Amino acid sequence: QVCTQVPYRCYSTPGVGQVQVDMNSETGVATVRLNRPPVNSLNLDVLTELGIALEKLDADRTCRAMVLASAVPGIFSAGLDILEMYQSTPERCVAFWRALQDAWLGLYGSRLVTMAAIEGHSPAGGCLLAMSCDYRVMADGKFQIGLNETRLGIVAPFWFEDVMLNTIGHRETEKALQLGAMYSAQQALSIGLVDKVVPLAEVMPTVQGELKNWLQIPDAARVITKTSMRKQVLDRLRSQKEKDAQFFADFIGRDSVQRSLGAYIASLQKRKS
Ligand SMILES: CCCCC/C=C\C/C=C\C/C=C/C(=O)SCCNC(=O)CCNC(=O)[C@H](O)C(C)(C)COP(=O)(O)OP(=O)(O)OC[C@H]1O[C@@H](n2cnc3c(N)ncnc32)[C@H](O)[C@@H]1OP(=O)(O)O
Repeated sequence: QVCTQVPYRCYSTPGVGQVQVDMNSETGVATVRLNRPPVNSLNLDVLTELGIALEKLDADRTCRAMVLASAVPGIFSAGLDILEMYQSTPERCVAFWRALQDAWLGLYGSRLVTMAAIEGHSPAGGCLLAMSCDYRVMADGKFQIGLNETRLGIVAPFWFEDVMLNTIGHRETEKALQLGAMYSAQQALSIGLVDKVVPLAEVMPTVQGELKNWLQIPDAARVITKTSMRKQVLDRLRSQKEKDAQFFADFIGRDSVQRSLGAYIASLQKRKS
């Protein structure tokens, strides 16, 4: 049970919030859990909640680190909620995209040490969230991670691409994005998409252990270094947020894209029958 004892502080109501934040003020480490069953798909509400949670943690001077995880077994996040992109309105698409931009700017630009505890599948937007952290630990086994957008007939936006480039380099990104490749944890480890692979039960303890190393570094020096490494990519989106949101709404509204998304949704449903 979370949030029942001192020194834990909750920023969300347990069992209600779709983004649960437990702040341990003794260690300075917050755990942020996505909680939108069945697959933590990222809709407008979740992204807005996530953006707000990240902003609050960044402003909390007692907080030094954040672990991004899931409250839903078997899933880190299934990525963007496809239903936000299918048969939606241009206005809703723009609002949805702005919420994604803000959540991502908050995560990639966070002053905190950020670690992803990947205890389940992590396609597309889920992979973006994981890649945007400073360090990734993934559970071994059947779970997969990657930017699979082309398989849906859509295209990973330039800032998804930038983050992947910064994580695994040009050649691997080129293959990964064109193929919409999904990787097992071991494959992801071999190309540097994740930093460590351990059995499921050891993901959280491994993250906690790794955090100790990162928290030994003085915050100011680490933050200046992180900012210097990430500024260019952050500024590229910051300088064209509205254009990017409009471009997304136009692109997603195309008939051909809507047909592809419709077919993909049908294929997801067919898998189950
Ligand atoms: C140059 C121009 C560039 C401009 C930019 C324009 C466009 C790009 C835009 C956006 C980038 C997109 C990013 C994304 O994140 S797209 C989302 C991609 N995600 C996926 O493909 C994941 C699909 N899901 C799965 O593969 C599986 O569900 C799973 C995650 C492996 C889990 O499998 P499991 O067997 O555990 O669950 P189910 O498959 O039974 O799913 C349960 C339930 O959830 C529904 N669902 C799954 N994923 C999503 C999702 N992402 N969004 C909405 N709904 C989802 C699934 O259909 C089931 O629903 P049901 O009603 O049948 O119970």
